[in-house]
Amino acid sequence: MQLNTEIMSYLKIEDLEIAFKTPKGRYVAVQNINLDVDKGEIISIIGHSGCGKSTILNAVAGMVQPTGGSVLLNGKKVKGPGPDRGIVFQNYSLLPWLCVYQNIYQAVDAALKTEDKADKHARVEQYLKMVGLWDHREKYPKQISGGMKQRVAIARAFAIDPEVLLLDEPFGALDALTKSSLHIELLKMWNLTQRSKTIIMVTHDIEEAIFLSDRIVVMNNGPASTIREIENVHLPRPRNKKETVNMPEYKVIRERLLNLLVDKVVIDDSELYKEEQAA
Ligand SMILES: Nc1ncnc2c1ncn2[C@@H]1O[C@H](COP(=O)(O)OP(=O)(O)OP(=O)(O)O)[C@@H](O)[C@H]1O
Repeated sequence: MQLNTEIMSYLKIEDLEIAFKTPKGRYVAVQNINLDVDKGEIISIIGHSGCGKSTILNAVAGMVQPTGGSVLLNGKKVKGPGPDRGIVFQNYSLLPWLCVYQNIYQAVDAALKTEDKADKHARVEQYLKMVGLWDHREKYPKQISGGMKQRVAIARAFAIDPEVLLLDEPFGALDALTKSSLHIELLKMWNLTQRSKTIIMVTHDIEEAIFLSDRIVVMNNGPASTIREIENVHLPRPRNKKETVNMPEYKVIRERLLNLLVDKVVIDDSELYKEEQAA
């Protein structure tokens, strides 16, 4: 008897192609995307605007159907959205007519199979306290800041207990300090679940990608974008921002990503000075 020695990936993106019908014809956004993700891994997808980062995330979410290849979760083909995958967008997506508490409770109530209301309330309380918003639970989205809204959105995503969390530029609209504290809160929640939640995050922020991730997927520019490179981040966990950013490996990865992503024109204005001096 021949044994099947191939170990099944937890999340497998295989030969993924996504093309859109446009008035100008078929537009291939991404193609030839292959990625195996382990349970509990944190993966960032990084690349220039329009390279297809959100398209890949949406395919994992089941909101966009592949035109080629497939996405498999636990060996099953992803055919549409499901409670096993939670999504957080940049624009918070809170329901404006519900207070902070209700925004989370409603999602928990809809997602969890149990009828145990006390358990659901306990879950909401636990996550609200974890993101420091328990005292603000009766406020409505318009009464809280952008950072607080995003805290609610992330707490809500964890509270519904999905296996995979898909984050589409979740911190993109926040200032650097708020961003940093949310990074820590995200890692706290991930730790609380014994690092069992798989997180895939789209970001433009190189530092954020290194600090949070186990691996960083760097995309080529579109159309028909492919994966350019995958960087492994072997920085020790738990991570402390001050210590991590001073580690030699952090600096090496940062340099590598900068070389891959940042055009010399964008970071070097020396030519301009030469032109000025010559004039
Ligand atoms: N529904 C759609 N119909 C047609 N084209 C689309 C559609 N969705 C995305 N695209 C195109 O596919 C390409 C990839 O888009 P996507 O939003 O995935 O890029 P991105 O890397 O996430 O960009 P950004 O960093 O700017 O958010 C873009 O050229 C975009 O215009």
